[in-house]
Amino acid sequence: MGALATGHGEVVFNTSMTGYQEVLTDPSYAGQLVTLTYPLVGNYGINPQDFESAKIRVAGLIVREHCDRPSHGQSDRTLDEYLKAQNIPGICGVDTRAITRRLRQHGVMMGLLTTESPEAAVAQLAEMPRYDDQDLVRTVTTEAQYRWDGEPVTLEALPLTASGNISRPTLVVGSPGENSGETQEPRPRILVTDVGVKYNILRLLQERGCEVIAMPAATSAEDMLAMNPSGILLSPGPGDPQLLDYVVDNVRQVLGRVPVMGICLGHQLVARALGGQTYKLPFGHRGGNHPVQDMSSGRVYITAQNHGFAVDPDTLPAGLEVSHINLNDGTVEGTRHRDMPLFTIQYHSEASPGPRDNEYIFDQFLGMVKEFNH
Ligand SMILES: NC(=O)CC[C@H](N)C(=O)O
Repeated sequence: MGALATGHGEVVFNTSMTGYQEVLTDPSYAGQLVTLTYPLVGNYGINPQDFESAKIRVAGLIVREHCDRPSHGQSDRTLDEYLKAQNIPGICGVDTRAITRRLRQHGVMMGLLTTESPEAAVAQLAEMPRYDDQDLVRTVTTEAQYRWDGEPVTLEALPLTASGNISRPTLVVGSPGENSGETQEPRPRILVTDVGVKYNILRLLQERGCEVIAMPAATSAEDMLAMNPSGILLSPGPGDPQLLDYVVDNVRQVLGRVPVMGICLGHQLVARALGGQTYKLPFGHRGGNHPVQDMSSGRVYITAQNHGFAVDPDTLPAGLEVSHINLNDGTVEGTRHRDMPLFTIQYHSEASPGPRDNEYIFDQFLGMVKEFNH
């Protein structure tokens, strides 16, 4: 299955039962070889709707059984064809549950998918860069800012206001037969700092009436503020947040000045920006059924997750409080700031793949945006 290429990366496992297309294209999996524990993969093929970014991001895919005759009305190619077309290696016919048990016992480790001998592979692996030493955000972030209109649309220069800030579009609505329209409030402009964004975050914001603009990871705080944003969403993304000071420094400067929500890597970047620390989990959380408790209501949500690092609650600065915890291992799953318009979640409210129960988090963010801008 997949291309006869060499795949090198950190071997991780995901326990979702569906959603391999979203997993393959999720930029947070850059630099990783992903093992799926569900035993049959590829049975509904690949379709044009479910991409989470422009291309496959995993370094390789490991499955128990690949289905090469998919059955789904929207499928236009097989998983094998999709991997081959993008020169991404895969392997099938291996015991993925045994691999998973090994990773759970020893922690995630580097691996190589190769056609070479095991001895040659081990030698090659020793020479290759380690996952934790690479800035993978640089490999997935957008080169130029773009507006999301159901797909990425290159952003021409936006009009400036007298203050030198970029003006927001105003929606003018008229009734049929009338010449004059009634001017409504401007749409909220949400900047999404793309450290590895998934399209579903952009889709869900657009569906909620926002003007959505994705920005390169290294965009300065000054340039972000000059865009006159109603709110800033810090996206998920790959790799160790300790390597991202060039993003963290800019995040620090926008906090408190604009409403901010952080998802996953975005959550970790906020903690670091305020002086908190992150650490590596032994084998991470990757799947669609992680129970998370909202500390304020006591309610438990089933969440989609994909992360290998976590925020250390003992290092959180005054003002930033733990709002959610993971009921499997007690790790931090969300924070909220006491004084600033700021909250973060470690799990994926955008799902894709996974349960959609947590989309309400986007409504909470937009509620905070509305309140702040009034
Ligand atoms: N999906 C993400 O944003 C992952 C965040 C970070 N790279 C981690 O593994 O913890």
